[in-house]
Amino acid sequence: MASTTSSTLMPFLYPCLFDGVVTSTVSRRVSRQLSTCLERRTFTSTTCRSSPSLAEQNAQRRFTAYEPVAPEVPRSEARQRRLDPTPDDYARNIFVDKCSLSVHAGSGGNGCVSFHRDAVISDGPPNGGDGGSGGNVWIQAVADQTGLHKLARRGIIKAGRGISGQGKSQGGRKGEDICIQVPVGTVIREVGRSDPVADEERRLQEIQALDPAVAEKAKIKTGPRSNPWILYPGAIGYEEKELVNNLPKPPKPRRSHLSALQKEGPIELDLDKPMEQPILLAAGAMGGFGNPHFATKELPKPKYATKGELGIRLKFELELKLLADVGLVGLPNAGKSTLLRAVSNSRTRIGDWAFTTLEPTIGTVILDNNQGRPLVKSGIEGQGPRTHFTVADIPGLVEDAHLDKGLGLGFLRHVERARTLAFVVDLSEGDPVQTLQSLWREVAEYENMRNQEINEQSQSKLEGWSTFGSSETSADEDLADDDEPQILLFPEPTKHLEPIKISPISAKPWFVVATKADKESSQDAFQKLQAYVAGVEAGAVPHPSGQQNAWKARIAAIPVSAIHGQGTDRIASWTAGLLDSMQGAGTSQAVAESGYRGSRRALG
Ligand SMILES: Nc1nc2c(ncn2[C@@H]2O[C@H](COP(=O)(O)OP(=O)(O)OP(=O)(O)O)[C@@H](O)[C@H]2O)c(=O)[nH]1
Ligand SMILES: [Mg+2]
Repeated sequence: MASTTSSTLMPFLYPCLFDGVVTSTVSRRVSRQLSTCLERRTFTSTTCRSSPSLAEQNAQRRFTAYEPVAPEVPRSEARQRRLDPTPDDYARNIFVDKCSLSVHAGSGGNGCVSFHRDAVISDGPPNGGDGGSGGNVWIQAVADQTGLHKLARRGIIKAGRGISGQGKSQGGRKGEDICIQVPVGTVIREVGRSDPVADEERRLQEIQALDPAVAEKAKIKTGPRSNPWILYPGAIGYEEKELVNNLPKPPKPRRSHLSALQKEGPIELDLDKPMEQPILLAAGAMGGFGNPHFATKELPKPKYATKGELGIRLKFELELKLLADVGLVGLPNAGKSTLLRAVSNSRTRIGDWAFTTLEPTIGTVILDNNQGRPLVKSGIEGQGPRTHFTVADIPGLVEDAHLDKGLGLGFLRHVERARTLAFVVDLSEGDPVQTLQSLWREVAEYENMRNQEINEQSQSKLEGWSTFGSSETSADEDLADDDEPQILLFPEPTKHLEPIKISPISAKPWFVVATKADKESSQDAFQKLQAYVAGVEAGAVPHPSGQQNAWKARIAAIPVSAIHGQGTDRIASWTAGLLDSMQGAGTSQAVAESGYRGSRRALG
């Protein structure tokens, strides 16, 4: 009876649990459990009593208004829904392949001014600890990153500052190191730097070269180390003035031992392989000296210590030279995004209209993880098995894209940055051979344009070359003649970067994915396409790019019905074989065992 009472009162005691507009999933689950439980109880109570109470009627009404539990979807049906989703069922993709990043190495902690004191000695010797050195910044290319969006969002990366020294000769802790992880294929180029230690060294050299009167003026100029001293806080008034007037010559600026590992500027790194060990980008600055460093016979209890050095600051441009292992190239609406969903876990947008995809999306194809993924044995001997590769779904290409039509040059820039290319051709739309040829034409035109651009740039560089005695040199001389020399301590960095060097598109390995093979009359279209591709491979017909040295070692046309997830495993095995053969021809397991040759045999 107690249970019946509680069940009938529950909706009144906890209305929020029974509200039809409960938003939180937890409360929804709880209310669902309660409602099923109550439903059962209501049922038993109605069998006992002919007319339900008002509270039960209310509760009943609420239960009927409550949304029913969705039936469990069978797996194959769920997969079908994944490959043919509603247009609003997609994950937002933030893709950044270019960004600038400021890197600040940690500054050193300050030295400490302190003296030994205990019950017996009231005014003991100096015992101030040294400051800890600043944190270092490292960089490492890792395989499981696909974009630069995280770094682009941060903008500045700062390593930890060294902790200041303390009394009882306690040195400060070192600042925290930072390791920046970037995707494999990232090119890092320095565009500016501000190195306070180098600047100070330069300033001291310049001052030494000046005559004493000017040198005295120059010393007064403000700079990062214009006042390197930490004074004893107890010294005030006259004592402080006395202290300031009798300060010794400041110690020379110092660098940490690790800075020997730092690359000389301007730093330029092409991280095209996953790295086991990170590279040092910016070494942390040294901590300041505690007051025992300045103790002399004449002055056994110095009341000053030095500040830590300031950390180096570098400005970089990061660019992804390699977007993915495979780039999907095709006309708008060809089915590239559906194909990416079929081979990877990507949730890229799919829609039956052109330009559904506006930004590249990177999907990762996991090989052999026993969860319904393609079972492909891949890898180079001695390098461990390949566990995955990445595929870039690139926006659709239209005619005259090389003249910046459609999504134009932006799109082609992404094509250029894929390791291999998969030309996605819709078998149900027009002549597939012509489609393939027009896709190649655009790509080749873009390549020609780029080559021309690079030639023009190198030409202008040659023309801009100035010999000795040019106007630039004379400007420097003018500066040197000036009475009051300008000592710039933080010059504003400016540098114009050239486009990064990328291998020509036509030299990339490629294959054709013939999609929508489930549609009517697609078989004839596929046979035509296959005959053409075989002709290109054999050299019987010219390469569609029109380039002499274009890649045609092994070209496949793979029929696929991405919407039904059919034929996609062959894409995984073929791609793995291609990638293995690029890395070490002949030794690849995949070449020997699965897809690559296998697919060719099956098709050829
Ligand atoms: N019948 C059939 N339809 C497909 C297949 N693959 C894709 N489609 C359909 O083709 C339409 C376009 O597919 P998307 O994957 O969005 O094409 P896309 O190439 O990414 O298009 P853009 O992003 O605009 O360049 C969608 O309606 C898909 O359902 C297939 O294998 N068979
Ligand atoms: Mg798309």
